[in-house]
Amino acid sequence: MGSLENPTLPIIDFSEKNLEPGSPSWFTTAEKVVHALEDYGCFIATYSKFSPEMHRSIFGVSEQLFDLPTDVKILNTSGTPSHGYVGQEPIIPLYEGLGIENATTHTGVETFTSLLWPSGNHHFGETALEYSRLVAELEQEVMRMVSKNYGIEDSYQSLVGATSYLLRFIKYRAPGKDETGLGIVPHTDKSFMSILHQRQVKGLQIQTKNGDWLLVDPSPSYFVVMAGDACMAWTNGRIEPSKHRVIIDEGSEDRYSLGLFTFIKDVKIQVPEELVDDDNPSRFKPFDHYKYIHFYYTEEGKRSKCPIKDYCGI
Ligand SMILES: O=C(O)CCC(=O)C(=O)O
Ligand SMILES: [Fe+2]
Repeated sequence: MGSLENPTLPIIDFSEKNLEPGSPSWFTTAEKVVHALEDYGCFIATYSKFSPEMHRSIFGVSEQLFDLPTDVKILNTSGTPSHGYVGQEPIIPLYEGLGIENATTHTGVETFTSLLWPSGNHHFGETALEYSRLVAELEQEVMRMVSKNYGIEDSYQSLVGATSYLLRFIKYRAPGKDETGLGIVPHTDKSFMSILHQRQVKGLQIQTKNGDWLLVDPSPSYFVVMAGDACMAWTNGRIEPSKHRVIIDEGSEDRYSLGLFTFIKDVKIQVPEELVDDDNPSRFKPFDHYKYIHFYYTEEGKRSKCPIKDYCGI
């Protein structure tokens, strides 16, 4: 248990030729996606629509964002726990993050940008919106593949319009001499789906079902597509989210990463009837995703070994 190995997460090619709807390679890709999610709870997507220029510009604006004074960054608040500014937390002192809610909409990005840069920052807004929309396309393709493969397209249709996107900018400062390199404690995401992207400094580790931790090499074309707790409930437990953590090596540079997280707003998530039969009874009650997030941040939720089961498990 616990040994580090070379990364062996499945790598799945999301180039144009595999994304032609209904083509044989689309179906093959869909099968790989479902296998990877069932076996690992996540996989690496290589996404050809994402250019090296986009990689440079999004991390360029990320640096600009973190360089703002702390009293400006803390203006980024949210009614949902951990969706706004998080920093200087005693258990994860290296970690700092800010979140743009409704990041695929002009309004969402504009609200965030004008709060942090009252005199405007057009380049930031444009870059954040372009990034969010491009990565959201990847997420939607993945979900179409999962729902087609499971025969639960109708259920997915009822969720897709209710999906909201949170873009989180994350920075881990390099650990000092007497500090541990723990960037973020082991956890599963509370999201429906998460897509992570990292700059050159490694640190993201994913736990496999047999307890090994795999290091995900950073690459400008790599996106880690990861199921969250809500996806586990929706798929009646077929897809389990993977536990992951961030550990920064001593002597590293500061590490920058990005997460695009989906959450389902205003409609309840429920197990599709196609995934329920006598051998597979429904394991989760219909639940409100945002109420689940609030539950997770209660004392009971924080103590729980599997909060989604404690919240809405049958
Ligand atoms: O920084 C990373 O690569 C991972 C971040 C993460 O796991 C999270 O924000 O939930
Ligand atoms: Fe995470």
